[in-house]
Amino acid sequence: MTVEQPVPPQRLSLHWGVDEGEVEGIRRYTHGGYHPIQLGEVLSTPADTEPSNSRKYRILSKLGYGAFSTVWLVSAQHHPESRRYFALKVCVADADPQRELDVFRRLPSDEGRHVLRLHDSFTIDGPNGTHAVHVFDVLVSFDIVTGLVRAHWNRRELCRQVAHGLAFLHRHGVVHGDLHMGNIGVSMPQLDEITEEDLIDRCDPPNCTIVFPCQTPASPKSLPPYLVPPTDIAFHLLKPPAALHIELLDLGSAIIVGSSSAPPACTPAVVCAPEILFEQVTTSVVTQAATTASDIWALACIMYRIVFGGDLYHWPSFSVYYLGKVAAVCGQIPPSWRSFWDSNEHLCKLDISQEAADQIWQTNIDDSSARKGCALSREDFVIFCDLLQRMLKIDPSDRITIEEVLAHPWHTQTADSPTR
Ligand SMILES: Nc1ncnc2c1ncn2[C@@H]1O[C@H](COP(=O)(O)OP(=O)(O)OP(=O)(O)O)[C@@H](O)[C@H]1O
Repeated sequence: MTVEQPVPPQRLSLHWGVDEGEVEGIRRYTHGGYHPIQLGEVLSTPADTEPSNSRKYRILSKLGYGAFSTVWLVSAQHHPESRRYFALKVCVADADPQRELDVFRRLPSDEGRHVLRLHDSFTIDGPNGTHAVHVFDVLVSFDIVTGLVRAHWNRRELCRQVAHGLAFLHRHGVVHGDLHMGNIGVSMPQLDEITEEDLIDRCDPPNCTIVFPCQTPASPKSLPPYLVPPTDIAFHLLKPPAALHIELLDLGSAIIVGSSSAPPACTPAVVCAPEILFEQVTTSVVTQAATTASDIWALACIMYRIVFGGDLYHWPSFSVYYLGKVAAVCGQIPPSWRSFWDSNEHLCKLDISQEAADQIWQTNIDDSSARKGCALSREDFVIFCDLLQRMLKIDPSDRITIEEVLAHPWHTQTADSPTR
């Protein structure tokens, strides 16, 4: 008789597969990785917490996952009368729990701030190690909300809130480092008006995938019994608030300015500043850290999307073609790029000049102001594009600061009326 050897997680496969991207990979449920979690389970502060200070959170559904965590909708069992719901982020065991906490500790708890608040933090032990757990307000992805609340859409005001969020971070010496549309959320105070039973009733049962490994796992306890897809709780915004409150989330890649241990920048291509893009394209790695200037670049790309409704750069990827498009919009090539540029057969043929860049911006202004039913005037678009051009400088030292962004006429003028 042959005995089957247990298979390590990196080689496990499941009998019933799932759509790539919808749920986290089963292979990350290993030592140092994700913590296996079940719906209905209660996560508590460590046993040695003073009883009067112990906190318990019941897992209700999944909100999302990232490279470093799974994030769950929970109800706080320690003060059930106020029916407080939170987003509970359970980090991979290998994550450095201190970095994100250090960032949050620098931030004062100003009312009305446009950056997610950390309410609680503790650790839990599990089969895959010790995991940092962070407890935040529940936000809905801005991208999802835009479809539901377009009637309440005030582009200038939304840009202002995102910029205020970034200003709050920069003022307290923090670089966001991973600013993109997916890390912008809308707060949902109305969630707390719903009872737990009602909330569960309103959610469709999640389409979970049973974890039935094709091979015998080396460490069965490391695996969850099933994988849960994220629940879309945006439908609770059926009656959207008159004014949206935007908050920046995911400070997992944030850096304290001047820190000697800043990790390499990890922003997605669509919002990646040219200095980082150039390093990635020419060397296939990024060694430099994100900066306040690279945050400004990302903010400009986000504001472009909010105002124009599409991305500044289409089909972005870390390639010479994208590098060419970035330089074309800026109208410049930094001297340090010159030898690479001239030796590349695609790049050396491009028309990179201020005149060509001005033409791109002019076309944007003409096309947008010609659109029917737009609450913004041609003059508004001219002012907005002037701001973007000051933020989208190819040389990071030429980009304006966040305080200058907020002082620009685009932000100091009164808000536009909502569009339909
Ligand atoms: N406060 C929140 N409210 C609702 N959903 C959230 C919240 N925080 C995170 N999420 C969801 O969980 C996902 C992962 O969260 P986050 O980006 O913080 O994790 P991460 O592991 O640091 O990921 P990344 O790979 O982006 O660095 C988010 O994309 C979002 O869908």
